[in-house]
Amino acid sequence: MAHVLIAEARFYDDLNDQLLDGVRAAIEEAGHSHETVTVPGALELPATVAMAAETGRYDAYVAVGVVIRGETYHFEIVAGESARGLLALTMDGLAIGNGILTVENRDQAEVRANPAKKDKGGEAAKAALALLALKEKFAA
Ligand SMILES: Nc1c(NC[C@H](O)[C@H](O)[C@H](O)CO)[nH]c(=O)[nH]c1=O
Ligand SMILES: CC(=O)[C@@H](O)COP(=O)(O)O
Repeated sequence: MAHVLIAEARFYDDLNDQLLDGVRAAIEEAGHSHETVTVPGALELPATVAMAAETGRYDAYVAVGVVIRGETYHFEIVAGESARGLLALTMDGLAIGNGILTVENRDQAEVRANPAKKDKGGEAAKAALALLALKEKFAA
């Protein structure tokens, strides 16, 4: 059984709750355990995963958050840099699923957060577990 860290950036409570429902359902359906930590925003997620990886306690990671475009360039920074940071960690060999929604408006976020609709949380969890399975295959 793998132990998965769910790292959530809690910027929109209702949307995160739905994303987390999808993440947890996917992990539990696959027979694994999980725990969740919370940070303020998506820009904190790469560092959160990096710090967690240092502990050696986790087999895989799912990063969850919601970034909705506002009036300024900040969307590009938050959306782009959180993704870049997570991808850099993945390229270092961590099994990470990126469940950070980067969307134009709340309607788009709601459809993607909802486990009964696009279930991007569950999708990210499955991606992390797929990478973990690949790591185990290559290590065998
Ligand atoms: N606007 C959103 C943010 N912004 C906050 C940053 O992620 C970060 O916490 C801050 O810059 C301090 O380092 N975060 C989200 O997750 N979603 C947003 O829509
Ligand atoms: C994604 C963001 O950073 C955004 O929510 C911030 O809004 P604004 O660009 O209007 O300050």
